[in-house]
Amino acid sequence: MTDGELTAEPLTSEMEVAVALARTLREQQTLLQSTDIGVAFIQKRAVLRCNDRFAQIFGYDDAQAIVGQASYALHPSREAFRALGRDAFADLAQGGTFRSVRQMRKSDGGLFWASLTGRLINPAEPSEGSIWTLDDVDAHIHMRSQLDAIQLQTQVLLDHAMVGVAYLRDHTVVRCNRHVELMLGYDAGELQGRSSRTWFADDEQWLAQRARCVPVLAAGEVFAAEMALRRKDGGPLICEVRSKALQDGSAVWILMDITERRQAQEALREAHAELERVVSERTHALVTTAKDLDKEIQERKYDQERIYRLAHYDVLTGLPNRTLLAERSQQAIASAQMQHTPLAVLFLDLDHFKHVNDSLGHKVGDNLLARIAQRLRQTVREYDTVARLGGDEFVLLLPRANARGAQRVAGKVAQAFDQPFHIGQHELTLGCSVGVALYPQDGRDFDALVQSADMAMYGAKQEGRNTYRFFTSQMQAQSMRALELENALRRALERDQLSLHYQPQVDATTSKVVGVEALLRWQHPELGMVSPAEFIPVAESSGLILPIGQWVLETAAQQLKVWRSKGLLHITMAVNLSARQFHQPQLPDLVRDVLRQADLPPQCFELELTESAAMSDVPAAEQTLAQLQKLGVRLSIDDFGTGYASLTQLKRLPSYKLKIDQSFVRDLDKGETDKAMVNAIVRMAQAMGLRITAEGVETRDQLDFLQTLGCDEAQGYYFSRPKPAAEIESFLFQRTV
Ligand SMILES: Nc1nc2c(ncn2[C@@H]2O[C@@H]3COP(=O)(O)O[C@H]4[C@@H](O)[C@H](n5cnc6c(=O)[nH]c(N)nc65)O[C@@H]4COP(=O)(O)O[C@H]3[C@H]2O)c(=O)[nH]1
Repeated sequence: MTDGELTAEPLTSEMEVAVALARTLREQQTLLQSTDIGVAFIQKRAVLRCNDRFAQIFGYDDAQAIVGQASYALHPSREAFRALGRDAFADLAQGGTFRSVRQMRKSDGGLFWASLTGRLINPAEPSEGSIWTLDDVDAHIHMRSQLDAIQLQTQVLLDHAMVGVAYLRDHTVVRCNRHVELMLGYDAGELQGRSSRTWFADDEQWLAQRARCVPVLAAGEVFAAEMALRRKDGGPLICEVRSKALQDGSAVWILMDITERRQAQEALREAHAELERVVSERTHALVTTAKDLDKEIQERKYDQERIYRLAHYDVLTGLPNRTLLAERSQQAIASAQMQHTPLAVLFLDLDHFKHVNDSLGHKVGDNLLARIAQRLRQTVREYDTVARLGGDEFVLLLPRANARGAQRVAGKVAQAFDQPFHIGQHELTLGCSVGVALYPQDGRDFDALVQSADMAMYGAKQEGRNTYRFFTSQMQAQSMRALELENALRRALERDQLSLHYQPQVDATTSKVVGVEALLRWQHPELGMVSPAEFIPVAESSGLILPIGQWVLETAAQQLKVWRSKGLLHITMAVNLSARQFHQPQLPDLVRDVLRQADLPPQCFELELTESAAMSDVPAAEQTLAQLQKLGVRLSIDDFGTGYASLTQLKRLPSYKLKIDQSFVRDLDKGETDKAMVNAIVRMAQAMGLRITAEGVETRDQLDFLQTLGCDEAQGYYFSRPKPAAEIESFLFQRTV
């Protein structure tokens, strides 16, 4: 502003100049006071003039209180003041406006965030001073940093969310969380850049889903559907899917695996809605006013609570899940340690729960789990935790409980299962096996305690179920031994430590050899000869049974080929199948290939499956056995009498032979009960048109009795122990028809 602009006419006298000056100052003062932001004239590093607002921002009553103050006093430090000068110099010297947000100091010494704008009055003459406008943006900045922190927390929660979140552009995955990869069976980062086509079984399904969702997304709406997808390994996956187009042209997809939890759809749908909102909110433009920020913060806090619930509680039962259990256990352990109080962990597994699911369906199974959760909760005290680990496994965390307390709770749990559960029209009675571990002797941290309680539960199962067991060092030793065996077994195949022995199976009347059973042997350099009864369960639980089982099939088939080439054309080869092998969808293909490679007629090959493996999932067993039967391979049910096969179930399985378990044969001499049992099994098999073999025949008397019953075949030490191929060969040649 220049003097010429202040008055319309030139000033002629000193008086007139003074009047004009006073008027200009008044106008200027009015202007300054009428604005809501702070304005100050700074000259020679001191406040020359300012409005009241400027003074109030710094905590003074009015402008008079601050005029004359050195301007560095308004800054947090002299260094901060010098830094501002350095930063502003370039802009100001060129006649420009300098803008910045930085901290300033109030009269009481407190710091606050201010938005500053500065300009020189005369860039050619900096000594004439500068004008600064200033606004207090402290609340705004704090809310913004709060929002940033919450967004960061939301990101972390999202990464650990129990739903899959993926961003797609042009049907290609741009980004996704780990959950999506785990759900679809991919390694970390493997999905990035892949087309969504890979999630579907074929082009047709993919194109059909695209045709459904593209118009919805194009209209800016949320697309929600249930989709049948395909995992990388080809397995089916049913997902609840929600998607929404984003402003940048991509679309966010939220996927939740509902394959197993279809019945909990209501709760899951709610969860989708919450998470979808959280995700879409991440893409919103940042709201800029303090009021909106405040609202946004409240909403995010609410979302966080919902996500927290999802991440820490089991949807089906409402009980804490493993994550929350781990957190509570850590707290309980810390307080037990500090206060020298005891602590007990009970691991609970339902007995034969699978039967409920298999026979009555998942809906009944899930209702039952929810009811069991309720009863367990009523069994314990307020500050105890009842958590569901998944499946039919529950954990009870009992702070301050010693062995007596744990025993009492285990008793109460057993009582809780005494009464039947009424689900719809079904009345269900089932038991549970409980393992107890105590802090600190059985484990000093959460994982160790749960592991010990789990081992103890396993002990309870082995001792006939529906009971409880305390963890013992012997269990620890057993599990160490299992671990040792598993490690050694991993290398057994490649180090040629496995071999097959063969035991003859003879016609019970003529004692002629009709077949052999292949029995696996493991000779380890340090562990010595390990019994299959010990290492087969380890191979089962570790999955090693699959390559080992394949090796057994191939080796036995090749051996039979050799014997056939030497003239032993009428013997069959029986091979044991473990439950895990049997539930492999590829089993029929594998058997077909093995037969083809050894050039064997299928009817000379017999697969033995234990009764319990066959009965563990009858509908699946029915299918696999039907496929194997179609190949022409014979199937026998091994260890018959030890499982729980019902006649109806047995009738459904296309088997050829039953093998009476050796425990019945062993006790034949001892009493009438086992004789009656064997008699009943033989009659039943005859009525069903099945052949029958008695295992474990060791004496002439046993054989005589079996002959009188009309048993078809026998096997046991009475005829021969299992021996290597070279040693058994002469026996086979002597005794074959
Ligand atoms: N006391 C007595 N025992 C007799 C007599 N005759 C045979 N045995 C033993 O009884 C077991 C019969 O096999 P299994 O019931 O299929 O029971 C087998 C089978 O379930 C499993 N197994 C063995 N080889 C394999 C295999 O290649 N694959 C799978 N999945 N399991 C196998 O290990 C179990 C134990 O095998 P082994 O120790 O070889 O024990 C064999 C055999 O040596 C007898 O007269 N008296």
